[in-house]
Amino acid sequence: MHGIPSILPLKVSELRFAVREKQLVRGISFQLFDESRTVIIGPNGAGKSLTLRLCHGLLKPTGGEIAWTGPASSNVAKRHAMVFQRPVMLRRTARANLIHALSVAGVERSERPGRADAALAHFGLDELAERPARTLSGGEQQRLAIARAWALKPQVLFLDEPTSALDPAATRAIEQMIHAIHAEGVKIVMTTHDMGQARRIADNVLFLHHGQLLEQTPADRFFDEPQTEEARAFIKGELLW
Ligand SMILES: Nc1ncnc2c1ncn2[C@@H]1O[C@H](COP(=O)(O)OP(=O)(O)OP(=O)(O)O)[C@@H](O)[C@H]1O
Repeated sequence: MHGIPSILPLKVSELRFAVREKQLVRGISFQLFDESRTVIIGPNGAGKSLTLRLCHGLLKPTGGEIAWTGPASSNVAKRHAMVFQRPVMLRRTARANLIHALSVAGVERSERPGRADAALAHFGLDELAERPARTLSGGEQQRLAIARAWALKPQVLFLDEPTSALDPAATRAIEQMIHAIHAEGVKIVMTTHDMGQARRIADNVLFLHHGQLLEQTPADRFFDEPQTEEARAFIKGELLW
């Protein structure tokens, strides 16, 4: 989003999320400044998805603060989009799913078809346009979900384990899309528990364990010189939850 006023930095302070007294996110603080790719990693149940959902505004924190503090921070809701582990598609064509998302986002009716077609073309999905979205393969649906998010022109794209249900070929296609979107200047914030994927994508890493942020560091440093026992064990594949 070169040249467009930014909603970043995102400042997360002492973020907490509890359900029935159970502390699931325990006072996490971090800041996202720029368009580098931030990967949130950690074992199952670490709080990765919850952290992403809190930042995207799908959940309300039970404590702490999430503040978008950039010059364009007055209308942030339309500037960040999210892709989920399992895409939700309506019972209509791929193209109609894109048009619907644009409608929900408040895009003018006259602009929707052109923006939907541009998104399909941008990612080489034209041939899927008239297929019922729910009959597409898991990999095709996820590519469509990313194209749908891209069509909203976000400055920040949250992706929650976008390839965890996919085979290696589909995973590669999704990673290529993520690289392409990042190359256009979109900030990527993604969760994964796949270390190989984290190494391929991350510029910087947030490492979570049991709802706490144990490390926040450039990716090279995280993989070469992890600072905590937990991160060392996780990198070796020995820390499972
Ligand atoms: N609404 C909820 N009510 C109760 N517990 C919840 C709720 N949502 C999440 N949790 C619990 O909070 C913990 C963190 O969940 P979260 O989905 O953020 O983990 P994660 O790090 O993304 O794990 P995974 O890699 O398995 O997806 C888990 O133990 C989960 O069961």
